[in-house]
Formats: sequence, C-alpha cells, structure tokens
Amino acid sequence: MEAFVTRKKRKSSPEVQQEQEHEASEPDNEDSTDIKLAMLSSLHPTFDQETLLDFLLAHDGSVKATSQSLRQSQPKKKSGVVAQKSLRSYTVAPTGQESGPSKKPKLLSRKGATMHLFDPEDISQHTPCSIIHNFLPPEDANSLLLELLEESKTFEKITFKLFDNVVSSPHTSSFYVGTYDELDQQKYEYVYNGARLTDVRKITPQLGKVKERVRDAVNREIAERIRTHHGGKKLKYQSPEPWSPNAAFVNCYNGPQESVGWHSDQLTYLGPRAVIGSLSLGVTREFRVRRVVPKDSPADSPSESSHNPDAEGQLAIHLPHNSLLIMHAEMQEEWKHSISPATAIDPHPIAGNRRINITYRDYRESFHPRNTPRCSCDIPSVLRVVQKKSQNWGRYFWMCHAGNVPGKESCTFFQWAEFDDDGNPIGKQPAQASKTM
Ligand SMILES: O=C(O)CCC(=O)C(=O)O
Ligand SMILES: [Fe+2]
Repeated sequence: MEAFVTRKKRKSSPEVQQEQEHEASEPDNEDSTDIKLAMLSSLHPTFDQETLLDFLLAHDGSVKATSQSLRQSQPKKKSGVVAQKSLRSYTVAPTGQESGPSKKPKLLSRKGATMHLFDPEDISQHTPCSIIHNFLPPEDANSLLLELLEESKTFEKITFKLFDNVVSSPHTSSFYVGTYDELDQQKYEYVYNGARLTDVRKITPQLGKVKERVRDAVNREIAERIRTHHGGKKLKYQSPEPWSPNAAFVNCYNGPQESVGWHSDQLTYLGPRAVIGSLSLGVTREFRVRRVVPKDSPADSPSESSHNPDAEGQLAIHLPHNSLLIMHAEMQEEWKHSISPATAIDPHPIAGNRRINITYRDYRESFHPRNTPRCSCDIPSVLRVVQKKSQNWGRYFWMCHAGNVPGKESCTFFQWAEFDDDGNPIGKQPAQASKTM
C-alpha cells in the first residue's frame, strides 16, 4: 500500500550528477505513468484503470487535461469477465526437447489484455505468487473478519504529497505491530513516503493468533517455491532465515470503487527479495500483477508497445474470502501489483461490500532506520531498485526521500546499495544523529 507514490523530481548538484547518470534518470522517470494513474484514480475513483490510461494517452500524458475531460464523461461499463477454470488450455506445451526450467509451458498472454487466474497451479506457474484457498478454519476466518471490520471503522485514508498536490489513498488502512516498544519505534523512527505514520496500533487478539499460522504456511511455500522454481537454491540477496512476520498493514476496501494503484512494496525496511504474506477476507477482489519491462528493452520498443506501459499484459489473480496469497522473493523488484476498481462485486454475508486485506511483513533488524543511510536532510533514505532501465537493471540504491515531505525539497543524496549474498547491507553506513522531522 505504501509505495504507489514517489517523490518529486529532485535537483542534482554537479558532484552527484555523474553518479545519477549511471542510474540514467531511473528514479525521476520511473513510475510516471503509474503516478499519474494513481493521481487520476484518486481524483476520479469511478473510472477503471484502463479507461484512465486511455484518456491519459489521448491527452498526451497531461493529468490536468485528462482530469478536465474525465469530469465531462461517464464511466464506461466494462464487459463481464468470463471465468475459466484453469489456464492449461491457454498454454503452449513444451516441445519435449527442452529440459529444466525451459520445460515450463508458456502463457499466451496478449499485450494489453488481462488474463484471469483462479487455479492455484496457474498462479504459481505464471506469477511470482502462490495462493492457498480456504486457508483458516472457517470460524477463525470469520472471527478475524469481524474483529477487523470493527477496527476498520476508524481506519483513515493515507494522504501524501504527489508533485505539488496532496492526494489521498483510494482506500483506508492501519498498521499493526506486536509490542508497545515497536509501536513507538514505528511512530518516531520509521518514515513512509517521507512522513511518520500517525495510526499505528497494537496487534489485536485474532491478528496475533493468525500470525503464527501465516508464518508456518509462508515458510512452507517459500521452501516449495525454491524447490520447484529455482532448483533448490534461494535467490541472490534472499534471506536464508525463516520468514518471521512482526508487522501487518491492514487495508479496507469499502465498495467496488476503492482500490490501490500500481506499485511495488517498499523494500526499505524489508530488504531485498522480500516475501509478503497477504490474507484476504470478505468481498472477492482482483489482485492484478504485471511484470515491469525496462522501457528501453526490445519488448518495449515504441513500435511494440507505444500504447501500453504494460508490455506483457496483466494477470488478474482472484482473491476470495479466506485466501492467503504469498508474494515471493521475485515479486517486488520485477513486478507491480494493484487492486483495480471493480464495476460490480458480490456482497459477502458478513462484510457486505467490504474487503479486508492483511499484509504480514518481516521487518529486518539490519534494515532498521538506525542501520541504513541517512541523507543530509537527516531522514532515513529509501531503498529502491532500478526497474525501468536495462542499464543497471536490478541494482539497488538508497536515495533521499524528503521530496515527499510537504514543504521540503529533497537533497541530492544517492548511493548504490551493497548487500552480501543473504541480503544484509555491507559496510558501515554513514550514520548521523537522529532528529525528529
Ligand atoms: O489489498 C491487497 O491485496 C494488496 C494491498 C497492497 O498491495 C499493499 O498493502 O501493499
Ligand atoms: Fe502492495
């Protein structure tokens, strides 16, 4: 939920300009379409993402002109989704001459089209996620849902700075941690989009009870993924430690139009190759994923996809009540995800029009803000990865985040991040005395 916004363009000093050229304007240009869509979504919540993108393209990327035009239009009704049971009939069978991972059937997804996935086998085969349906005993899922529906009555929309505007997230949320000490740390030491969290809560009884189950299931799924997709070897920079959730973002989507725009989750406090366990309750919604293709790669050449930021097509994973989605280590660096607005939903017997989503996360000690670089604004810097340029693709860097703080300009701080094979930061980071913002 936290990363579908990015900072304002920063000014470069001559000293760091050369360094920044190595990342080849990645952070400045990155996400610009997604940011514009997030902004338009926030201003026009009744329009779906595809319509917003069409309008944006028709107005040469101008948010202002798009917004004016949308004000005079009615949302388009989408045609109904035709659900298929399994995607196996849409895949190309291996030739039989290939061996190893290339034996995987290829998905015939069209650029710009959305393929709907329901079957756990399809999801694990074609996306960086796996899913467990009917995860909790039904009565436990209902107790957790009831508890969080009550909590969500006091959730708020997150507001953030986007260019020179303050916009709010198109759904509400809150953040839960295990102890009062962690609660204080979250309020006074951690920074999200350049701001402090104001609503941090102590974990509730049902959330706490379910955490252990999620932990065990996610660890089993990680082991299975490594075995089936990576020949038994974890990814470079993936932590070898058992995944141990110590924080949870809880989101509430009240009605079909509430959504979250395209984003990757921030790795600043989770470290590289993070795994996230995401439990859905209440109304079924579509979780869309798309691979991020470097803008300058052949697959994204102007003739191929001038129309679409999404060169490979979107995959929509359907998340019913009581399903646990595991976003694996391949996900945040290479894919983006969103919850798209829906034209219609099936009300849930307990939740009505609402969907509750819990993302359990493992905040790592070596990524506590006291252990990561601070810039001259004295704000913990943000960890990002080069996604949209093939030069330096996949390289991590720390950068200033102050551009997201209302009234502040960001400094020019930029530093390539170095990790050992297990994803721990290497070398002493330039620590500075901490100061509240
Ligand atoms: O609601 C969901 O399933 C996803 C939420 C999400 O992407 C997030 O909290 O970062
Ligand atoms: Fe997310």
